Amino acid sequence: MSKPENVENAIVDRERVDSGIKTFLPFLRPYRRHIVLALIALVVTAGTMLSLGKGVQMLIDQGLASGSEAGLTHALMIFIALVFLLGIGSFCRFYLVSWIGERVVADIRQAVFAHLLTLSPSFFEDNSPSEIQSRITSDTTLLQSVIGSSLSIALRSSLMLIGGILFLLVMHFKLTLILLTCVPFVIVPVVYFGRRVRRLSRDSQDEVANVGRYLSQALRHIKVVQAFTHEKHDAQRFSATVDRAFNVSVKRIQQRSWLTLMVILLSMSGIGVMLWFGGKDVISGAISAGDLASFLFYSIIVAGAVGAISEVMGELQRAAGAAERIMELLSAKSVVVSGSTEFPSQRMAEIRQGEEVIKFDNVEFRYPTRPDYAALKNLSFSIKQGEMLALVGPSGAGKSTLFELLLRFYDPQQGGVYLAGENIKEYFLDDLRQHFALVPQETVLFDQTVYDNLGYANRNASKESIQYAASQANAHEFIARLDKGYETRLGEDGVRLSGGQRQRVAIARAILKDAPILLLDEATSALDAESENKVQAALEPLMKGRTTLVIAHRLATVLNADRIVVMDQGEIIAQGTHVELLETCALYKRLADLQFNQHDDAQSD
Ligand SMILES: Nc1ncnc2c1ncn2[C@@H]1O[C@H](COP(=O)(O)OP(=O)(O)OP(=O)(O)O)[C@@H](O)[C@H]1O
Repeated sequence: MSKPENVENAIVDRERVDSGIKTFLPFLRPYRRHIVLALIALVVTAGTMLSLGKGVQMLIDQGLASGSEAGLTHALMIFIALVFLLGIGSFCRFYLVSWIGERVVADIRQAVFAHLLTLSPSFFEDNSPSEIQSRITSDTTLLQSVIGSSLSIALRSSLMLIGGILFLLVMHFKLTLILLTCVPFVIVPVVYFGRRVRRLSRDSQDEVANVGRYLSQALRHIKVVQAFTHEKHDAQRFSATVDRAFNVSVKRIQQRSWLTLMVILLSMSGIGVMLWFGGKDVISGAISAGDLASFLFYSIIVAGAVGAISEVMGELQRAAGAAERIMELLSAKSVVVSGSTEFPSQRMAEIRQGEEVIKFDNVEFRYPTRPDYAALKNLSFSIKQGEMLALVGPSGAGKSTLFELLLRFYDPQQGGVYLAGENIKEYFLDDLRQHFALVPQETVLFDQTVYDNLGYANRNASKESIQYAASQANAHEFIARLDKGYETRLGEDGVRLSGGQRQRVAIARAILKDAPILLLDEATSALDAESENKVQAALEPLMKGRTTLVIAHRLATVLNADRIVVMDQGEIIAQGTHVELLETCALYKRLADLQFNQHDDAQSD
């Protein structure tokens, strides 16, 4: 079994995020062979392109100027051969570089998602899921275009630049110097504007993520939007968000446009000056017309290379911004650290009925997003093997929080939670969680088939055992009535099922998980009286012999419990049986009275 890697404090540590594309080197390493081949193709194409200048010179001096037709044919043959080589080299370069771009981005997406799944829930309270989604999709797409094209353009242009300058130097030293004095004038604005583009790119990607976040929230909760007739208001707020993104993009575009303008003006002016000097040399007979033509050819190549580099520099800077945002995700640390001890399943099985199995020892807990409010305090109690313990208390008392600590979604700041005699922090996280079957307050369903949704609890479950679990949870009948039965897709968030039906699916999942400890969070609250009775009947054999914690508001559950723990404002204020608590706990009596009355009212309806 693969164990989650050990992770430590701090959620996102921006300081440690190493900016730039170099952080992605580990993702490139597996494709060294492809990279070497792409580089060879790159060198071949750049070399061929550079040789074309010589071809032009031959064409003019040996073919045209000498008036020899054989010379012309010969020069043209060489030219065509070079063009062929250029074509094939470009084909290989494009294919290989694009392949590497696609592959690396696919790997990055997989790595980021796999890493995110190991982070504790508090990370997602601080970082909105839709913003993360935008990083995984749009930022990686940007990276892909950069790795897949801009980077290759930058490399090719650099080669052309160096090669072109070398050719020029050999051909005509004086003219080359004139050309090269222009280079710093081009480089300075490239660096200056490039930096600004990079900062603005990051802002612009952040704004795009905001647009995505707003959109997904409104569409996910479309019924609430429409029920509160909020459409116009939401549309206006969305427009404001989109406009902010637009404004940031415009600033970025302005910087890039300036960059392009400067580069074209400066490099072309350089060529103009050089042509003037070169033209004078041809007139005086110091160099041939072919020399000047090929010199011009190389100058254009050099200028084109500088232009291309400055163009893609902006892209590379944008990608560095995107890379930073993705790196932040990859380097995010979970606040919950997995232990390194195998869960003692044997010891767990040997714990006899009535012996202590779970213990909360002087626990105090504050949610990371609400550090001044203790959701649980001075909390000490234990649960015995096979016991059915009901947790009762007003809304916000901290009942669900107890479950969250047991599953180690969070760790208490003080005290400890013990399972089978050991602090649960010591166990491997996935080992620990495998020992609990949770029926949460809100059933989460995925846009998959009923089979997939039920099988989520146990990937090895056969179709027969899934159907059996569904019938035990009183869910088989309504599933069979769906248009494709168990093969029906449930829609995003299971929108095709009623609240009660979803809860029964959740119970069937818990049945399938077959874990030794059951955590039921108001498991039957959305059921009508008849379904509830059936589900209760199904739960009973499941709970038999199993340690069960039930967060209960329903009378039936509380009456069946071996013990009831009453909580209020994060503390245990009383425990005992129903009859005992009626005598000793005023809060419990009040809650029970309310339930009795409701129950009576319901019966008399
Ligand atoms: N993720 C969270 N971040 C910050 N505070 C939270 C979070 N979840 C719960 N709380 C707060 O912790 C307290 C206990 O919440 P909890 O959900 O455990 O109560 P509960 O007893 O289960 O209530 P209910 O019966 O309404 O489900 C509440 O005051 C709640 O506002």
